[in-house]
Amino acid sequence: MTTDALPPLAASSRVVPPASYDCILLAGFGGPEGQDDVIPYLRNVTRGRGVPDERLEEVALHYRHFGGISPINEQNRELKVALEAEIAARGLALPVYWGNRFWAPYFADVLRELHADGHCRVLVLVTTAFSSYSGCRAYREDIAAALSETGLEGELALDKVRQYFDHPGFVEPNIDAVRGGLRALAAEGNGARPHVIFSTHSIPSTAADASGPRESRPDGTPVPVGGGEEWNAGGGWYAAQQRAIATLVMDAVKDEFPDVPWSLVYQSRSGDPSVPWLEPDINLAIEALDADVSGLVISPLGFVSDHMEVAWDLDNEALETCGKRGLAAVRVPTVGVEPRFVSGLVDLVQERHTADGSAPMERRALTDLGPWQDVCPADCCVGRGSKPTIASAG
Ligand SMILES: CC1=C(CCC(=O)O)c2cc3nc(cc4[nH]c(cc5[nH]c(cc1n2)c(C)c5CCC(=O)O)c(CCC(=O)O)c4C)C(CCC(=O)O)=C3C
Ligand SMILES: [Fe+2]
Repeated sequence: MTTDALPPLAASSRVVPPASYDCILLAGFGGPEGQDDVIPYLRNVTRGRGVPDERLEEVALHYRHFGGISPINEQNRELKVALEAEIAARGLALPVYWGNRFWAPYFADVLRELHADGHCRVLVLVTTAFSSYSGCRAYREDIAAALSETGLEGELALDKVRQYFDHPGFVEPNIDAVRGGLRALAAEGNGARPHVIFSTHSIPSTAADASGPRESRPDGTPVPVGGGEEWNAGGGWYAAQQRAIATLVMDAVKDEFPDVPWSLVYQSRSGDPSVPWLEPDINLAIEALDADVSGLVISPLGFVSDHMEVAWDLDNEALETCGKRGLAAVRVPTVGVEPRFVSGLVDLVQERHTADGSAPMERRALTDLGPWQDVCPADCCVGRGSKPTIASAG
């Protein structure tokens, strides 16, 4: 990692001036809604990615256990309704459409629908707080592909709300969730020596290293190479952002729970086992905890709803790992439709949208990594070969 090769971009090149939008596209991951959907869904998710068949069979069982239904679509429908209510309460005229990467309603169908309804300036809101290929660029590529598939390139203009990992609307509910988990351990008599685990999706180490802009922070100041511990501890911006939020959360609960040790761990790894992915795996991390840990709080920090990766990989697998060693554990909720999260998302919309030329809302950020960029550099999060995207600079 070197910053010498590329000049820093000016701050303004990553911040899009406020504009008037005419609708919101809530962009989700998508999930199956019945047993017959499971395999076609998994083929969609893993297309061209070399995820072994055995892994697909294994993941299919997670869905089969719940009738082939992932909770994620229902959660996104609820989020859409909550956003509509908050938008209406603020007197904004912005209908919310919902589309997914990997299951119906697909982006292409939703773009056709919102265009048929007479909309042309779309602000995209992605259901991921952090930066990575899977959490940012993949959405931007898939929406660009849908735009080209529908032939609506000249008809629709699409911008995207920045990643919001350090927005108070995401951070505050996570603080209260961890505080609640620590209180629950104490109430059960397991609070003598608690530990907090923040869990996020493992991604290939190369993808983590490539996450976010290569050459500078979003505000144009250089990446802290050789001095910035949040970058140098590994995992690129992806892990740096999550460590920063975990640190904030633990600082915030210090008044009531001082000196509680914590770790950032990774879950749900897939792909070729010989390729390095971010570690430690949550289950190995639980096994490696000191014997005198009295109770564990598990925060699914990397996710915004209690979807299958939470319901299975945490509530089933990780809690079972805890059970095997007799460790009391509390898995705390994701932000979901928590009112501060919903309101924060609409604040993020209002950083960008001003219907009547009034001043946009302040760009709030609780860490010095943010506020994150509105547009990404062209090579941001590029893995194997770059596809066209929406919301990139230049
Ligand atoms: C960073 C990240 C997020 C967080 C950001 C975000 O939320 O977008 C995320 C979310 C999710 N991942 C999900 C499901 C899956 N992810 C898979 C596979 C993969 N995820 C990856 C990364 C991420 N994934 C990666 C690098 C792969 C390897 C293959 C590839 O590069 O494509 C597979 C394939 C099978 C397997 O697990 O091996 C499935 C089924 C669901 C839906 C859950 C439900 O149905 O409720 C959600 C929200
Ligand atoms: Fe990105």
